[in-house]
This record gives sequence, structure tokens and C-alpha cells, in this order.
Amino acid sequence: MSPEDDKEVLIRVRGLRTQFGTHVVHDGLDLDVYRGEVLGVVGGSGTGKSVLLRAITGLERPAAGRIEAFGTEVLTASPEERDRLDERWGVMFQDGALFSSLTVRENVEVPLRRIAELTPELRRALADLKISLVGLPYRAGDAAPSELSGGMRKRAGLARALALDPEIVFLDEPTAGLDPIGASAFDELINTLSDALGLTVFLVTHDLDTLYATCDRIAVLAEKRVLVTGTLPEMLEVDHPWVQEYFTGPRARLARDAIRTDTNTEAD
Ligand SMILES: Nc1ncnc2c1ncn2[C@@H]1O[C@H](COP(=O)(O)OP(=O)(O)OP(=O)(O)O)[C@@H](O)[C@H]1O
Repeated sequence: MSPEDDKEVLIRVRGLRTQFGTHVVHDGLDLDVYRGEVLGVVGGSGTGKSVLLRAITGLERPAAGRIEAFGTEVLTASPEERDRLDERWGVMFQDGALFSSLTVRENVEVPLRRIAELTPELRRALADLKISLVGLPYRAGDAAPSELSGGMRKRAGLARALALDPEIVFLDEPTAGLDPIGASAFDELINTLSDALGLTVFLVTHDLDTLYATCDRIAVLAEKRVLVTGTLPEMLEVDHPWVQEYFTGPRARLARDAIRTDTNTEAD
């Protein structure tokens, strides 16, 4: 029995094919996402990490294949099933994708409007709770997205993704464009949410520091499919040029050493 056998699969992708015109992005892609894990999805530029995220969450129509989320077939879901899926996952896009004409609190309230029983006061209180959960100051709720720093906007996007207490969040490049301090603070936030809430995280990233700091497992996209999945130590053993270069190149060594130094310092 492999260690994966006793894990609950939240998302199961089989034989996925996506294409734009004649440009095939994925072909025969298989992937499982397990409950409670932080899964890092990596791959060279243009290998289809964001398209995969959009396909799983029903925002991109694949040419073929099956995508199952919480036991529901995403591609053939009825509008009611689709609504239920939207309540069980949250998506944070690269730039936060906030509505610029709404305050941060109003942005976080958008998904909460799906729940008809919520009074405006309760909706506001729940939004404020999510705003503080992601480490934003209380006053940020009244701000327009444009008044926030990039890092704060990303946190606001995460607060909105968490509005309905999802079981899984999809994060597209959450640390892209952040300075190193902001990026490591965001890594810590991912760890806190995953530990405290048992949240499953599907994390598209190029950021090696984030991989080392947060991920339980990695999925590498190459050759139009998930080439390999495994833990970081397992990645170091994979005999593939891109995987070798990515995980054992100079930047990877720096990231690995930085984490080791952190761990040793904590242990002192
Ligand atoms: N709406 C679209 N129309 C046409 N082509 C698209 C569309 N969306 C994505 N693509 C193409 O699909 C391929 C995969 O794109 P995707 O954004 O998923 O890559 P990625 O792995 O996330 O890249 P990066 O790491 O650079 O963000 C790219 O070649 C991209 O140009």
C-alpha cells in the first residue's frame, strides 16, 4: 500500500486536455489533490499552471478529460452543483483581482452575498473577521484596493477567497511581486491557515522559497502533463533536465540553505 492510499482525494484530474486553437497546453494530464495538503504546482513559463487552476475551478473549458471535485464532476455540474462547488473552494488570482470600485470589506462581502439569510450587519462582521484573519489591520476594510500595498492587496484577495470558509484555496503566484519580507510573511500566513484551519492549498508558484517554506508536496508540469509529484527531497532525485535544473540549481540551493539556517536558528 502506498502512503497515498489512505488519503482523501479532494480533486481528481484524469486525462485532461486543454488547448487554445491548435496550441495544446495539456494532454493526458492526471493529478490528485489530497485533503489538508499544501500542494505546490511548478513548471516552466507557459507550461499551463494557471490554465490548470482555471480548468479545475471551472473557469476554462477543457477539450477532454475528467475533473472531479468533492466527488462532483466539474465539467458536467448542474448550476446547483456548481454553486455548491463555489462555496467549497476559494480562488485568489495573481493580482488579487479585487473590484476597484468597492472597498476591501465590500470585496470580501461579495461571496457572502450568496447567503440570503445573512443580514448586512452579519455580512459586514464576517467580512471583518476574514480581513483580520489574513493579518490586515481593521482599518483596511474601509480602504479602496488602490490605497493598499501589493502585499496587502494579496491578503485582501485571500480574505475574499476565504469568505465562505472553503475547504480548499487555489492561489495563483501569491508571492509574485512581493519583496522578500512580504513574501515570507505570506508564506507564514499560508502555513498558519493550513495548520489552524486544516485548509487544503493548491499553490501555483515560481518561488522556491515558498516551496521550501510551505509545501507538503510538489507537482511538476512539463511535457503537457504532470511529469512527477512528490516531496521536495523526492524532487532532488528526479532524473529530468528541467526538474534537476530547477531543484538543484544555484537558486534552489540558496532557498534550501536559507530554510536550513532558519530551522537551526529556531532550534538554538
Ligand atoms: N485565454 C487564452 N487564450 C489563448 N492562449 C492562452 C490563454 N490562456 C493561456 N494561454 C496560453 O496557454 C499557455 C499556458 O498559459 P498559463 O498562463 O497557464 O502558463 P503558466 O504556466 O501559468 O505560465 P507563467 O508561469 O508564465 O505564469 C501559454 O502558452 C498561454 O499563452
